[in-house]
Amino acid sequence: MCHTVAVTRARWTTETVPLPPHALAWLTQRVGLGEPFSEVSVSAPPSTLSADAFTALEAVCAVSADDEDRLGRAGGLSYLDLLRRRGHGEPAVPDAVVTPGSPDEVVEVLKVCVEHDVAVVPFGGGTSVVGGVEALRGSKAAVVALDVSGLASLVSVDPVSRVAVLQAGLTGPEAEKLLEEHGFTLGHVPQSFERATIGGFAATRSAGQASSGYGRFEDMVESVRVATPVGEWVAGTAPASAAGPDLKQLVLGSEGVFGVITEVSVRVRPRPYGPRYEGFVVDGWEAGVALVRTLAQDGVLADITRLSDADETEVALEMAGEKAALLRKYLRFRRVSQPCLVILGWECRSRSATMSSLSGHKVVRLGRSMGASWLHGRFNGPRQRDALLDAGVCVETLETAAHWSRVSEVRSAVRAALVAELGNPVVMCHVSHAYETGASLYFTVLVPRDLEDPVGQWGRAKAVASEVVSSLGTITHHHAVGVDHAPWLEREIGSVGVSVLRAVKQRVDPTGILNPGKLI
Ligand SMILES: Cc1cc2nc3c(=O)[nH]c(=O)nc-3n(C[C@H](O)[C@H](O)[C@H](O)COP(=O)(O)OP(=O)(O)OC[C@H]3O[C@@H](n4cnc5c(N)ncnc54)[C@H](O)[C@@H]3O)c2cc1C
Repeated sequence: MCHTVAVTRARWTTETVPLPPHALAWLTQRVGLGEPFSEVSVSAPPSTLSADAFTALEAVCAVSADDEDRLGRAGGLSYLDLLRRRGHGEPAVPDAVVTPGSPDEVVEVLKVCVEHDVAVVPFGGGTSVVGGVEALRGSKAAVVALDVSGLASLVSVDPVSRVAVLQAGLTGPEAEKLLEEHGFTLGHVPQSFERATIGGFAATRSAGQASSGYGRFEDMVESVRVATPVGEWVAGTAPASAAGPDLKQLVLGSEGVFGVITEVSVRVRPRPYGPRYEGFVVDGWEAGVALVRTLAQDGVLADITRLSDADETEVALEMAGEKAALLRKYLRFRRVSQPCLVILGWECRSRSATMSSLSGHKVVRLGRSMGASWLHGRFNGPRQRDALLDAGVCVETLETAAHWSRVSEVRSAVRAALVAELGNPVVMCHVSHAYETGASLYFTVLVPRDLEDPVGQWGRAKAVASEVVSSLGTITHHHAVGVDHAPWLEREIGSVGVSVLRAVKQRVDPTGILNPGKLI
């Protein structure tokens, strides 16, 4: 049977983790608090799935039209999703939840859905922050969420080639636990690791925190097995190939509009022996960008390479409480006027190579305790988001990537657009992933929630920021397109690009049942 993802999915965890008093005091003074949400109960509209379709699906696998199961798959985890679950805006609720238990059952479910003209939303961990799992029905009378949690096995491991085949519904921790038994790791740890799935990583071209060492998720994929309405499709056979364009890259990032990924064959690596994480401080954003660029262009990035701007560093220090006072004093003594925190972590790459390249830059070493503290809190963001929402704060993130020559321009332009739209928000930024030619920028925004129109408040802010990033960089470095970035896709890939994607969709999903309203 279906298992519910969480009772309402309005929170990341059911345990309330309140903000410490010093953090709350800082927040009140700098951001201002809004009003906590009043308790609302969100209900599911009646299911419109026909009895015939339900019976046909039931003949294939577990299917549920229970309200709780349906509400559990009504959207992802963007700020707007969370607002909907707190009574602001209408959540799109699927008419049923199907949970196939094998790749063959997924193929059968799609056949039934074609026959009964029912829309299908592939649902992994439901951590999309761009509307990717909104249960939109398009022109169809009914929509089902296809929950892949029943596909949760390690299919095979080839220790000689270091290749493992993982089913799509495995969450990050589940996949790592299974691989650990064979001495391997995938090394893919995004901040949503605890809930997101292998299929979701592939469908969104996810990037983990250690992407500089292990690569982005698409770099790890050897092949994908996909169920489409016209049959099964396996793309990718060898470590490298010149057999025409790489079709697996069409599936990676396809966000469930071409098919349901059921299995992913991935490159794995031996588990790291003695990983090491350290903190550093540089004086000012530009110095930090120059440092990370040097590491990237010298080919000596640490596996985890992360540079916070002065605002993000300031907030991190405020959140650290009393310990921060000592650190500030030390940094003043070292004549650092605009501290920007750098976290470097080595799991599979050489530390000495990074360190020798660092020697040409002015950096203050904070040592392993700062690295340990980052490691300890690496998944805290979503929990703190619960606490911030409870305090009446609008908190959301956005991300992009740009060439090195434009990285600082993008940061300034996004900040300016958000400040112009939101008044006096806190806008924090960090480089989260670095490449030879450029880097990604990840922004976190805090502002008191507009009590009258919280949906419009963030909708407008997101639109102005998207205008900026679409003119200077990519509309998304790793969050994917979903519903939220779709209006800007053509600007990025051009009308020919959009028509190529539409043509592929027409070929593999001729009646358009798969994930309506997403990507294209
Ligand atoms: C707190 C938080 C932190 C995050 N941090 C990161 C981060 O560090 N790096 C990062 O890359 N992303 C991050 N994300 C975004 C999100 O976690 C990723 O997009 C993730 O890859 C989605 O995986 P999922 O299993 O939750 O997919 P879902 O949210 O369930 O689905 C995402 C999209 O993929 C489709 N899909 C899902 N499974 C399949 C399948 N088997 N076959 C076909 N299509 C499918 C869905 O229809 C949807 O369009 C974060 C999100 C949150 C909420």
